[in-house]
Amino acid sequence: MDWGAVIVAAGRGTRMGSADNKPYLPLGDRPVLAHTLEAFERCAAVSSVVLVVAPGEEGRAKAVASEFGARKVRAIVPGGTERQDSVYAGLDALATQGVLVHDAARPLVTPEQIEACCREAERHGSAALAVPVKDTIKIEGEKGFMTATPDRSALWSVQTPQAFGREELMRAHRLAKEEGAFATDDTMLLERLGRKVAIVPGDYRNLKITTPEDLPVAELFLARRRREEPN
Ligand SMILES: Nc1ccn([C@@H]2O[C@H](COP(=O)(O)OP(=O)(O)OP(=O)(O)O)[C@@H](O)[C@H]2O)c(=O)n1
Ligand SMILES: C[C@](O)(CO)[C@H](O)COP(=O)(O)O
Repeated sequence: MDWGAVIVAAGRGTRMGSADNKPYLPLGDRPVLAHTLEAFERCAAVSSVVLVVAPGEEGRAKAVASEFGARKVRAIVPGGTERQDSVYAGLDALATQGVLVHDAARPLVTPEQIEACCREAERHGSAALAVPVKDTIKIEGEKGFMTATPDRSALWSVQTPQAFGREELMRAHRLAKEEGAFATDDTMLLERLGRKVAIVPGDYRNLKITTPEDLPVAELFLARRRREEPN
């Protein structure tokens, strides 16, 4: 199957609270976005990338892609208000049979993890990286009170990339739009269609840079990786 990727970078970074938008914050020697693009560049399974950016940031994103040799970037398109809108805008600009959706804010993803998602989606229809939940999770069944505890052995924290057949994901997005359904990730949209998404065991280091304390942690993981794999 031919694989393309939609990398969404059109968020506002509200929880980060930084002056600059997350994809352009420095991580090691380059912007967050450059690391994310490099992982897809180095993954042989992926032929093309569509980058979805905040309206007005197209030129900036193009400069990062060009400076760091992201040759697979075929289009840079403006995103929407919600992540879901941004993903849909990216899907529309992609022509491959298979599509990977990835957060630009997960710069530590590896080419091997991307490849594993493609292979599992080829076997099962769709697949996503996920890690077992480490904490005991509580349900706030009543305002201010914990009332239930889901069985942790069945809980996974989903990450990106998430891999799908493009037509099926488009259909799930269109249906969600028609029905006014909101999803924080794309597997939720497939679940609405009654589809099962294969779990690809991931790595806690594939963190999403969300709040300020995530950046120094990512710096540490990156520095270790550079020491262990100098090239
Ligand atoms: N309208 C949106 C919202 C999010 N994203 C992207 O989706 C990924 C995951 O979102 P998140 O980490 O929540 O980023 P932000 O929306 O930027 O952060 P916040 O929710 O704190 O504002 C990020 O790469 C972000 O750029 C997007 O492309 N379009
Ligand atoms: C898709 C995602 O990264 C899965 O963990 C996440 O749901 C998106 O992040 P958000 O912070 O909910 O927008």
